[in-house]
Amino acid sequence: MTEGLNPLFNESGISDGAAGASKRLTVLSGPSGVGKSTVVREIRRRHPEVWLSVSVTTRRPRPGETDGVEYHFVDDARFDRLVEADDLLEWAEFAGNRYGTPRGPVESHLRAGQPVLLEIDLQGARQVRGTMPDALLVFLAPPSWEELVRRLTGRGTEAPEVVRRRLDAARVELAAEKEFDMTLVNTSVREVCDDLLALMVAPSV
Ligand SMILES: Nc1ncnc2c1ncn2[C@@H]1O[C@H](COP(=O)(O)OP(=O)(O)OP(=O)(O)O)[C@@H](O)[C@H]1O
Ligand SMILES: Nc1nc2c(ncn2[C@@H]2O[C@H](COP(=O)(O)O)[C@@H](O)[C@H]2O)c(=O)[nH]1
Repeated sequence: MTEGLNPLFNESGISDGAAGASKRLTVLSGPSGVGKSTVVREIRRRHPEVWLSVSVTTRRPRPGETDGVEYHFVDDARFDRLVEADDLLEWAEFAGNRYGTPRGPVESHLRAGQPVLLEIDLQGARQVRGTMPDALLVFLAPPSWEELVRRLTGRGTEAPEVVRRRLDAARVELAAEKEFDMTLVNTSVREVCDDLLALMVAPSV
């Protein structure tokens, strides 16, 4: 839980008072398996007006993932072209695959005044901090290291070697928590969503 939140929205969604502040760009980062996608899914279910960027990745789709929904799945050559054309707001290599945020859609949704959410890794969050200093950077932390391992292995989507790489990256990410504007501990998805929505529409943190 986070202290000092300023919940500005009512039961129907983001409130009148949030109109200006909702133009904010929010970045959600945290170690693999902490629950970022779960939280983002719940945010979108409760507040469809929050626009979630769909990243490009060179990772293979997991069973159940659809091109254009969870990610735009691309090959290395296509990713290279996006980088060369400066079409990515940020990008990074994570556990053997590349991931990036298409620039155009983020900029147009921000211009349209919609709250914009990016779910990206630490390296990407650092790049956004550099290029868009007004963005709100939120770190999602696990209740404990043991629970993080349980969630990542329990998800059952990665081979043991990939889990090991992701846990190596998790150690680095957890050590960088202080670089973020705010930490939310993902004990309860509902409570994290309440807090994150409040942060996304608060005039300042
Ligand atoms: N608060 C929670 N309590 C218990 N389990 C949770 C909680 N939040 C998420 N989980 C579970 O943890 C697992 C990992 O969640 P999720 O896939 O959302 O993580 P992630 O941070 O998006 O991971 P990655 O960065 O690898 O994509 C899932 O099985 C999910 O159901
Ligand atoms: N820097 C970026 N990181 C991203 C982006 N999209 C997702 N991610 C992060 O990658 C890891 C692994 O994701 P997974 O779907 O393979 O489990 C995770 O931390 C994501 O948040 C992006 O566009 N840029």
